[in-house]
Amino acid sequence: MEPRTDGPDQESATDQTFDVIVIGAGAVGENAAGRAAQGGLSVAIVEAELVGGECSYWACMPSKALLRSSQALRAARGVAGAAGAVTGDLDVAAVLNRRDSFTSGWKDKGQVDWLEGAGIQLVRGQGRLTGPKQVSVTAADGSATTITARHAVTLATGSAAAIPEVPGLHESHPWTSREGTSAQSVPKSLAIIGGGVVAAELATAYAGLGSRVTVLARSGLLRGMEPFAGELVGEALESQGVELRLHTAPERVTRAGEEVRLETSDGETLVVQEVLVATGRTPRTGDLGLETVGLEPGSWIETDDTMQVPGFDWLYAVGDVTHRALLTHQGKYQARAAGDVIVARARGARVDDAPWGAHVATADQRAVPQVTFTDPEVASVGLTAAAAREAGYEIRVVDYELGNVAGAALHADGYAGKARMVVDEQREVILGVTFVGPDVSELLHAATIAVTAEVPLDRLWHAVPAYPTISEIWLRLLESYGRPGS
Ligand SMILES: Cc1cc2nc3c(=O)[nH]c(=O)nc-3n(C[C@H](O)[C@H](O)[C@H](O)COP(=O)(O)OP(=O)(O)OC[C@H]3O[C@@H](n4cnc5c(N)ncnc54)[C@H](O)[C@@H]3O)c2cc1C
Ligand SMILES: NC(=O)c1ccc[n+]([C@@H]2O[C@H](COP(=O)([O-])OP(=O)(O)OC[C@H]3O[C@@H](n4cnc5c(N)ncnc54)[C@H](O)[C@@H]3O)[C@@H](O)[C@H]2O)c1
Repeated sequence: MEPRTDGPDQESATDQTFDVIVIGAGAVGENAAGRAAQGGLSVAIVEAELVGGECSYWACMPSKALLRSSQALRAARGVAGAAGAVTGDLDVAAVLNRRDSFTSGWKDKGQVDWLEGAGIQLVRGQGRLTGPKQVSVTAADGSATTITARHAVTLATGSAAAIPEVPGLHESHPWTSREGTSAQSVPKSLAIIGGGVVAAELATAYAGLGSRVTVLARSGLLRGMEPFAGELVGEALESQGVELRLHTAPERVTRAGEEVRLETSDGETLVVQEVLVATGRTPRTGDLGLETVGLEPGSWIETDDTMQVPGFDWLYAVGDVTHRALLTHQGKYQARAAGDVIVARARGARVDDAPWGAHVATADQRAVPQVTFTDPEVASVGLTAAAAREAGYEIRVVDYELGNVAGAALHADGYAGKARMVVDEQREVILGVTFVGPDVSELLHAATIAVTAEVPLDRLWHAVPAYPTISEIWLRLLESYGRPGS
């Protein structure tokens, strides 16, 4: 069937039909809508809060803005000649102002303008499926609209902070990443529950802003990454004044006035001004009408690699809500695949769903890049050594101290860091790379290309890193591995 290109059908004042309906206008939903609109389909996007979603207002952007100024200050203090020129302390008010500018003061006009420019119809309100291809939207004033999709409904409703069942925690009104990224003042003391990426980044941010931070992590830091990542970040956090209580969990939490008391599993009591929960995410599917199409409310949405929900020819899901990789860039990558495949299927065109095809998100399984913006940063892509072994690969692990690279030594006095390359011994290609060190984030894309393209190691020897850059780590890793065929 040819897709409609002439906009929505006006069936009544409120009820309209579109080729595609996207529920959730976070970064991922916007991309899914954008690709479908570029393909000539009429598209409506439903948003209950701010167009731009978590990443723009309460996650990636504000957290990175809170981190950047103290990172720049530490960097200047780490180079003789520059260090002496740093005579003052961090200007906390200016940091918070700069953060506010990155969230546009929590106003979404810029993103709404983008939707308009892209020809996408915004429908504000809570979207709920009411049956196949049908979505009811309840606006803030309680009025309801029903919209219908000709071809596809794409769920892009994201995730919210999960609050663990600790006695008294809920009643103590803990901060989540939302308050942690949007606070207008810095608490004197902050306890962070969790040892993952949010905990590590926000501990770095608030320690930099002058808060006395304690991290309570029931296991080590940054589990799931190469073990040295958590170790190096943990050492750095301690040197930045953070108290780390690993293998410790809160057992009871009480708020009394300006104080929060946490009784912990090691028998201690911690008293702080605020407590922040960073214990993972829960899908925003509890109030999405999933039961009307036979799916379980409150569950993550499973998809195939074209982002289609198994058993449905019209239902897709992208981004955090799929639990494939809870990262903005990876969700947007899924959205490009989903938007394009919806257009292809609507046109009856060929669907390219073989691994690494145009209409699949193959990299979700093989090459997910992630940067943890602690100081030092952790930049990783692909499999860790443990994950590669578990997947049955015969591997060789090559480690190298980043501080021994000339470019790194020039970059900061006493530069310390580590790199690891995980090689598939049978094919002599790289399965995974991890860098931990100051400013390693910009090294990551080269690794992502090497892993995604499965560049043979003997060809990588011809990719010569410029001297003296930190990228010479690539040459050192290859030399440590040995030249294939020589
Ligand atoms: C503190 C923090 C820092 C992070 N930093 C990074 C980072 O640096 N880099 C990175 O890649 N990732 C980062 N992430 C992860 C990133 O924020 C998410 O992966 C990303 O926001 C997911 O995008 P999404 O569009 O799938 O969901 P969301 O951004 O959550 O958007 C979903 C949208 O759907 C709307 N919605 C939900 N239900 C409905 C409904 N029923 N009807 C209508 N609208 C609805 C919501 O209001 C929201 O706007 C961070 C996360 C956190 C918590
Ligand atoms: N820079 C980035 O790319 C970035 C930054 C922040 C968040 N994110 C994404 O957001 C997602 C969520 O981050 P997160 O740190 O909240 O989750 P996470 O899954 O990374 O870490 C959760 C932590 O909470 C702990 N935990 C879980 N349940 C607990 C409980 N009941 N009691 C005590 N501890 C408990 C876990 O042991 C773990 O240490 C991540 O998957 C990440 O991909 C990315």
